[in-house]
Amino acid sequence: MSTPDAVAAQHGPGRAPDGGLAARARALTKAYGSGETAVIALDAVDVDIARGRFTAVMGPSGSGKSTLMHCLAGLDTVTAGEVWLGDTEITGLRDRELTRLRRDRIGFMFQSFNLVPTLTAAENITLPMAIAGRRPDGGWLDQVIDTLGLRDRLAHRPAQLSGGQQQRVACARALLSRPELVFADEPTGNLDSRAGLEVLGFLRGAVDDLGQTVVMVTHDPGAAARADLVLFLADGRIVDEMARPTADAVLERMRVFSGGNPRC
Ligand SMILES: Nc1ncnc2c1ncn2[C@@H]1O[C@H](COP(=O)(O)OP(=O)(O)OP(=O)(O)O)[C@@H](O)[C@H]1O
Repeated sequence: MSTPDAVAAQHGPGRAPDGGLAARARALTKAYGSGETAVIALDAVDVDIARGRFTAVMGPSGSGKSTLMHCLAGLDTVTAGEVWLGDTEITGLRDRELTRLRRDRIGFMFQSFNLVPTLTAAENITLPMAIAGRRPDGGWLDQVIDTLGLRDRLAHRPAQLSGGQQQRVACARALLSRPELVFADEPTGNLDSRAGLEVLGFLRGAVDDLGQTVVMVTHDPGAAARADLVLFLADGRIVDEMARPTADAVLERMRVFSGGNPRC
């Protein structure tokens, strides 16, 4: 029988053994600046994001996690290589096509929630679909709101909500259009541990119960341990992966890649 590590060894870190991919990148390279001052943030990265799975991306500060997420999500241009969302190659799409693709096919969660302060929770949740001119499925809207425990907070503005509640609103907003992929950049970074656990539980539930695909960038081994697979980045390359992670095992692996200090 093949262990997950043995499977990983066969296909290389970041590369899934079979199909069913929500996104993939090949030889993805991103350089900031040019000439002698150029910074290679991503160095010919190959990565597969399996559909219906929860993937965490970890790595020392400056290893390229956010750049990888931004390039996979079409938020940033690439210097070389290919990025695919499902069957669509997004590298080479024009700005307007990319904007539409992000709006229609991707959900986003950020560390700082990125809610519109003048809108209510309900309006924030439905805003992306309203901009897209699409009506949310009423039953689904209700299910998302109830699952995230937001029913009695819908008329509140962000400033009237706790951090955990604001992130739950952001999570509902990301899930409402049933996107092919949800990208979460440090979604628990601004939350206390209880609220963070709650948000991670909702993301986990979105994958297990709703078949959602989630990619999460995190510094927190405990958060990464809720994922199905952890990808480890160092110096702009995927250097390892871990299936069925535990917080201790992730922390230990991070120590190896961070010269003893997993936070930096
Ligand atoms: N706009 C930019 N201009 C120049 N260099 C950049 C820019 N954005 C990122 N970089 C550089 O690219 C590299 C990767 O940055 P990135 O933000 O992806 O790392 P990260 O792993 O997400 O870091 P952190 O954990 O600190 O958020 C770093 O060396 C960073 O300084």
